[in-house]
Amino acid sequence: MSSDDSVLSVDDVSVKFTNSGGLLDMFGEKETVRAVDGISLDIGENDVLTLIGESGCGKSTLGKTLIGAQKPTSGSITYRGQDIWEAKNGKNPAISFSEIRRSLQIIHQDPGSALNPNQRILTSLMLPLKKWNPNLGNEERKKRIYALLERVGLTPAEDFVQRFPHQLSGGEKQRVVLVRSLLLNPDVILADEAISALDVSLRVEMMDLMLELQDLFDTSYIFISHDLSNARYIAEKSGGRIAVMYLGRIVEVGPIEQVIGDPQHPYTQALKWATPNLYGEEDDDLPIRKIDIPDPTNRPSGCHFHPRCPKAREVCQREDPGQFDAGDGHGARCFRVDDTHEYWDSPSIVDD
Ligand SMILES: Nc1ncnc2c1ncn2[C@@H]1O[C@H](COP(=O)(O)OP(=O)(O)OP(=O)(O)O)[C@@H](O)[C@H]1O
Repeated sequence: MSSDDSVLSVDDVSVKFTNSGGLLDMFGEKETVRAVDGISLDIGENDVLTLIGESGCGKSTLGKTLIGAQKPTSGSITYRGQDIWEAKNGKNPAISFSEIRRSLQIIHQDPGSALNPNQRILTSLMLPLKKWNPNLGNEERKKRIYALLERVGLTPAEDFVQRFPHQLSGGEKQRVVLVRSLLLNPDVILADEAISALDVSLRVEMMDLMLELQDLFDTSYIFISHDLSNARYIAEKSGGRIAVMYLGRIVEVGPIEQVIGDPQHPYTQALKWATPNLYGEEDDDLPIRKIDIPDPTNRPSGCHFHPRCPKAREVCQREDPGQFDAGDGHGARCFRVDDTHEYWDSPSIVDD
């Protein structure tokens, strides 16, 4: 997909955070975390991308960067070909930043924090519609709100709109937040662990609902999840892509059949192994050398996964593998994808 027909496009984007180094502060030392490291990707119309990876690998930072809520340290991010940060700085007359923010919505893990506890649901839903659709009459606004509430199963809507957030369950609040996003007719919704806090029994229902509404509203989704089973469900049902992140980078990306069915990166293989209902083979050996995640302020040389990788060879310590094309939109940052790479002649570094 070229960036011309993309809704969102990031090109070689990095986000660095510089933290106080605690005791090291006395010596003027700061610690830098590269939360997102040189990522390029596109989100198309009606597209679904699921980001997966361990805690701290940079999923949320990448998601926020994609929707213009986090400024990248370097690289560019465009919405329909327009640079988001130029628009924010008022340097792009072609589009306003507020229009971009309306088009790119976010749903968090904790729906309670997104709703004003002192406002009835009706007020919470009317306010954004008033702001973004000032020409719509009050009755028409209410009609749209009621219809959408009923569509997500909050019936009778007349009852729900009169309630305050504390009078709703977690699942009901999450539906209200989804309705509020959809009322703005967004191009992309970032669902950041949006179903993680729900009871397991409600998760599939919520994922189904979001995907059904996607067709109705022609919206794209970026789903963030640390749970590979949920990520697989979304990617399989939507036919979308799955991207596996490790220490700020996308180490494997592609359609679900390839990434989960035939993972090329040893890290994806380890994630799959650690998700019992995805793992059907009889092999009890943990496909990873060390459990601990490396310090993100001091990432390993070469391939960042090499200290944990059971297949690491010397070349992996010194060279950073770029993305290798595994065919059919599937790519992985691992030398092993290339049958002719010097990796195959390089000595193993895995201890017996
Ligand atoms: N505002 C910030 N200031 C400093 N460091 C940050 C900030 N936000 C994130 N980080 C660091 O950047 C890295 C990536 O964090 P991020 O929240 O994007 O990861 P994540 O994969 O979404 O994790 P989780 O699943 O736990 O939410 C982490 O090392 C985190 O500590």
